[in-house]
Amino acid sequence: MSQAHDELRDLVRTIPDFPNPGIQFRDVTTLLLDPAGLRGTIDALVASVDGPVDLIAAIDARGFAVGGAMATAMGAGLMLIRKDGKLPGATIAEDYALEYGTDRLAVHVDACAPGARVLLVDDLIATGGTAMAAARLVERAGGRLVGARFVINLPDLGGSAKLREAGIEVRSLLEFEGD
Ligand SMILES: O=P(O)(O)OC[C@H]1O[C@H](OP(=O)(O)OP(=O)(O)O)[C@H](O)[C@@H]1O
Ligand SMILES: Nc1ncnc2[nH]cnc12
Repeated sequence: MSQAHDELRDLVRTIPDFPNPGIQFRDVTTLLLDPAGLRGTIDALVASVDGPVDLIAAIDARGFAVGGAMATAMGAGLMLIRKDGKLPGATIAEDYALEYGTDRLAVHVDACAPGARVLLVDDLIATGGTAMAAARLVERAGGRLVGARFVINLPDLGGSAKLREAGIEVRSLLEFEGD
């Protein structure tokens, strides 16, 4: 791996036993705090996208920071996939399980023009429960999912493999094994 890659990886802080015992929490906030780290992360993720994208679908909450910056850099729009109960208009929702609990995501029913090319973005993929629920919402809203991008992948938790099995093109910048 390149020095730049190792420098980005070193900016992610690991906090053991958060939010539950046994979880190694990979904290992206320390990477976002670093100006060169933030710029390097967004530039590398944008460079990993090949085809045209109309909308970035960013996942509440840490995904908003990464997805918003990518959308601006790519000249795409930004679709906010929110935790349920936060959006003011008519919504569709999906329940899901993640590494440390369960939750419900929602999106406005009219968030997306039919057939719009949508790239899913989040800070991290672990079990993939969150990303699979978000992918279902994009498709139910009428979008065409063209791929998914994550800053951090925890491959041992199987989420990236699950997305690939579902036919989604997945790339991530940094991997942490042994979780
Ligand atoms: O692949 P999974 O096992 O589903 O886990 C990944 C999700 O977990 C984290 O979000 P969290 O729900 O903690 O919300 P937050 O961004 O609001 O902190 C992370 O930002 C991903 O969205
Ligand atoms: N280990 C982990 N670290 C940070 N965010 C997460 N979301 C799910 N699992 C996580």
